[in-house]
Amino acid sequence: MKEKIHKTMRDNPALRWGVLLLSSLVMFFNYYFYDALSPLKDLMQTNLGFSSSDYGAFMSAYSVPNVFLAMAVLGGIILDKLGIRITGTLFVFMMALGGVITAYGASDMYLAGGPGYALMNSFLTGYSPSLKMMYLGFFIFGLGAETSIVVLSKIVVKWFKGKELALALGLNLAIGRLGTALALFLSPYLIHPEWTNAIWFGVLLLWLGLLFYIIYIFLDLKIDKQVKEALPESEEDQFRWRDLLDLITNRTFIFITLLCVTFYSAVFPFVKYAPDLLMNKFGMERDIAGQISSILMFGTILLTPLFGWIADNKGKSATLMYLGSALLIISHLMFALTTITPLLPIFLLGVAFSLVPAAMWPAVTKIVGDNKLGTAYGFMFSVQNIGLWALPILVGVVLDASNPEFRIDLKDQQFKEIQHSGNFESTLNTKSSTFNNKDIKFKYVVYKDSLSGEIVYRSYYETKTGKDGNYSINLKNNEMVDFTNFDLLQIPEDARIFIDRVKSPTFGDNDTIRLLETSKFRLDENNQYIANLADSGKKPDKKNFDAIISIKDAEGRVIYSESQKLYVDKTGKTEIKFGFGELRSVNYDALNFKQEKYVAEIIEPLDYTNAMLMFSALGLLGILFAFLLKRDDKVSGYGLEQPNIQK
Ligand SMILES: C[C@H](NC(=O)[C@@H](N)CCCCN)C(=O)O
Repeated sequence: MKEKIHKTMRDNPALRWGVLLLSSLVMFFNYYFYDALSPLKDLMQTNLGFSSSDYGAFMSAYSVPNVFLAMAVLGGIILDKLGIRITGTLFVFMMALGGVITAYGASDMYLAGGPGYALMNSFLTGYSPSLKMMYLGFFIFGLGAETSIVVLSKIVVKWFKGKELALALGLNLAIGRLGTALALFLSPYLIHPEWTNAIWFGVLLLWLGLLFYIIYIFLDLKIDKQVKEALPESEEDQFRWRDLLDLITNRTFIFITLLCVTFYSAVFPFVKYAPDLLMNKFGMERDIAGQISSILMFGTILLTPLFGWIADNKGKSATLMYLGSALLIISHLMFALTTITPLLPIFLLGVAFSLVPAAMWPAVTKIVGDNKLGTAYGFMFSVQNIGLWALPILVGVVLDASNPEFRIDLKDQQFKEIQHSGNFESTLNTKSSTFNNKDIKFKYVVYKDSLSGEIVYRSYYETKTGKDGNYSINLKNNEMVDFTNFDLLQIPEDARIFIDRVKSPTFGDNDTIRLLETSKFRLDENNQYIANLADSGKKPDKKNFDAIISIKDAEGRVIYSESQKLYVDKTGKTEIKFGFGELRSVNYDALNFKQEKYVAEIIEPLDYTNAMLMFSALGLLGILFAFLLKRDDKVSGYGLEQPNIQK
């Protein structure tokens, strides 16, 4: 008898790939927010008073629900009971809510005593209210995020089973990884004018993710109706406790799970510290450090499918995992013990981070079979989260222990003296010789007072250290100032304002067109000034334009300069609000620290040697488990060295 063929929405390629796009974008936003804060570690240290241990604890909050509530397993069970629509909405909403709470914990409104501040200030007083609020936020984000990955994968399986499933799952993960890459790349550019904008941008993406998920629900409702008519409900993917018992008594599965936890713990937590490591060890600017860190993720997007193809067609999965673990150690040791260009270890890490996942996740199907796959992945995610929870904390603690005095407090008389002379001399805090006889970057941060932690001025210096780590800084010769309170400036009566139109993002002098030069300007109480560009006879051709605004003294010396987007109205008027653009330069001599309560810090670079040695040790454990897995495969006969695709 000929079977009746039921066509469903799954058979429509446009709809199927459209669903993949929706679910992958939610995955992308999830991965984006997970790493959006990684390039901002030092800003959390100076703006919120975080230590490295605080930062590590905050980052590990993501994994707390997944370790202690086993959310990846529990989420799978909830998913089986409540279905994709309710579970997905609930957990994607948690991600978005967690994002808001995290960003709120760093906001000025919260720091000024906004809702929840008093409560967070009333317990565990050794930790700052910001840390506690942000911890709560990242905890709720993590609660939603890991289960969302399970739900999103289930959606892909639902629409692609029997079709292009492996490709779809691979693309889903690749787009997720693109989220991490873009977060590392973009966050450094989003810190102007307010550094927390970089966090709020991630929050915006999470809410967009919720919107996309809600759009998907309509498609899910429709497909469920069609599939119910076409096929009886399948029980095979459901969670069963018996399966879990089978898994944890399977030696090969235990080895692959241990490899998963050690390997991923040496990668994801490393990414959380990578931009900060590059800024400290190699003196890179934040944007370059973000770009180099992102190469790791961009690389995996290209290489994972390649290694996946090798595992599928040529086999050798166990060997690939072994090789990946070896590369991981080499890369981390390079970071720990050499000053070789970071591009090389980052590249090697990218290869390692492509080799192991490409070989590992498909290998699990051989060990546990298709019907236990959901439970197996859920279990592995939960165990993996133990590492993602512990490592950021451990690295933070090791960093603090290896850099006890890297922030040098300057108070009262000492601040006044240094402010007056402009000179600071000291010897590096670190006992290792990593930074001796090298060009090193330092930060100088002035706070309004010792209590509020409000920054009024921050500048960066590069200077050569001596053979014993001694150094001297001339505060007037800064490399860059990235923050100043505009009110600190003493602007002479005869100062003039200049507006130059910027054509090139590199701000080259030759690329600017002078638009306005006036000595008759008066700032209102909000540092706002209205210029009439039409008067100059050089009205810009566009309404919105990038400009450099400078204030110069009568001799033409720049007192203050920033770049910002200006808008010119029909009559040629433009409003300039100082202090809201990207700071370009501030003349040190024009600074006037009027009140008495200022405190300042000279911040030395952090020595990452011990932290990186710890990551290398983890890699060593990884290689041990990869070896045991490879050896065990010969006995258990799962065929991990055989091609995944049987010809
Ligand atoms: C597939 C794997 N993802 C995971 O292991 C997740 N449990 C952790 C994701 C953390 C970022 N949201 C991977 O990305 O290789």
